[in-house]
Amino acid sequence: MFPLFTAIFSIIFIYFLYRTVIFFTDLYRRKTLANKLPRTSDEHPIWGVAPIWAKLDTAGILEWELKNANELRDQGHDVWCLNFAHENFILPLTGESIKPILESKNEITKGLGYDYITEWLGTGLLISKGEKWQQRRKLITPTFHFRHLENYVKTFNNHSKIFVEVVSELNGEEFDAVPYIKRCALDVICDAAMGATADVQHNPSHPYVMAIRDMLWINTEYMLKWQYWFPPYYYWSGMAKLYKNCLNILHTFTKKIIAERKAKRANGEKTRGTETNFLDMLLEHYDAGEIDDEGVREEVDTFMFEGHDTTSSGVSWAIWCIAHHPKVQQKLYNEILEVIGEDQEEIITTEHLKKMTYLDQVMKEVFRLYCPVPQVNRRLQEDFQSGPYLFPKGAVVTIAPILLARNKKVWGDDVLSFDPERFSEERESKRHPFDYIPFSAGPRNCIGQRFAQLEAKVMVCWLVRAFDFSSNLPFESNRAGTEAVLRPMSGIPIFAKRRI
Ligand code: HEM
Repeated sequence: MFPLFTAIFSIIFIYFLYRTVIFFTDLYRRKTLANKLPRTSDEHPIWGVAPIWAKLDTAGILEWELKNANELRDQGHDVWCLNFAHENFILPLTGESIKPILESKNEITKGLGYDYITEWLGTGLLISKGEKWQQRRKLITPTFHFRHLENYVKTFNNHSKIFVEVVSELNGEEFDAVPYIKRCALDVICDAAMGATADVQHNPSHPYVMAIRDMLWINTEYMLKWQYWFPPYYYWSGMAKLYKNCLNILHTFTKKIIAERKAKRANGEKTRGTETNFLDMLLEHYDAGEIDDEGVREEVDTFMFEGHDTTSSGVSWAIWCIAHHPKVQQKLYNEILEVIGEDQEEIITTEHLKKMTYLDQVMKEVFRLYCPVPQVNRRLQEDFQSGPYLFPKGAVVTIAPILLARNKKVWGDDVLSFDPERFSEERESKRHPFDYIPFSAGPRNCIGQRFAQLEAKVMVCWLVRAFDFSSNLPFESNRAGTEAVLRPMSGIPIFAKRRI
């Protein structure tokens, strides 16, 4: 008995020793190679930037990053490596230096920050890797085909109309537009992704909305506050319980809708034409045996998550910019009158939007200055040669659209001012295409890009057509926090005065 126990113990011990040696050898190699890349001088030798970040809020971290990125570029660097405890983050700082990683077909594995949402979203399109990702991307891409987008535009109109009605009831009083915009975007994505309406604009305390709100809050708290990474604190604080509760509500809701939809389809009731939604298209693949039950559930949850918080951030910042730039607001309103006409209830179509070149410039400039997804990342599976630099295997490459969009060398000294003229045809053609990547680029770019652009434009059109926006808070005083999406730290406090 005793020798057997000793043998088992020895094997376990040798295995852990072996893993530890591998871990530290890899860490040493990665750190040595990473330290050859340009760095800033204020890092702690062991903890890197962790002590600096610990003192900042999410807006402070972004401001710190932007300042350092501009300084490094002034010193002639186009890549920056920063250490955070045992992790190495590599940030390409220019369109040219970010191109290789974005175009890579092999380095598409997501890095930090996704583990926590995996239990909710499963390994759907956002998180999956390798063959699974390729298969899903191929399967889902056609669901964003132009002819389906036409149908989605009707959905955008329906919910934007309700949005206008809800905001009209505030009678021009000051309000924070963020929760209103979120609720509208949530109704849109519920409808588009599942063909179900939660009608949260009229029902703000719907359990699904509350659960999504709490889930996003928990996610940000977990990422920013290290104490939650220690299981005893996580459980003791009540966070684990709240998380499980949210997860249960979210999964129960989507599973119920999927089951109802399947039952209807089994009875021969299939939606076609104008009513097509994402779930129905997925269920066609389910019927063909190309995706299973769990696959359908994880993709619906992925689209619910990716499809509303991002657009809400974009539209929120759009209203912020418009409220502070009366000339832009007037020019936009004139374009709406010219292209769509004076009828406040006229449905906005893709044909209208194609003609609205100024709206296009305005939204592009909003997504530049306030990239709704400020940064995403990849964990390198192999050493990666990027121009003259060697990025070591195991490092995290941070793709930060916001750092590129606020590069003074590209956008000028007035990089922080809001100027839609930057996107006039003539000025746009002079820039590197990767200097402006709010939807990322390359094989793992945003699959919902056109959906999001159309949705944001339809919402903004309905709003500007109905209201004259203004704000008492100065434009620059609203700091942007870099969380899963770019958050206005002061909300969007505005007045919406009915035009008619
Ligand atoms: C203004 C709104 C949006 C912005 C700025 C945005 C931005 C992005 C970015 C930067 C990525 C790349 C993530 C990465 O590389 O890790 C991404 C991925 C993704 N986005 Fe969006 N997004 C928006 C709206 C949407 C919408 C409305 C949907 C769905 C209807 C959507 C679905 C997705 C999905 C599923 C992915 C993962 C794609 C993949 O990995 O293959 N996004 N988005």
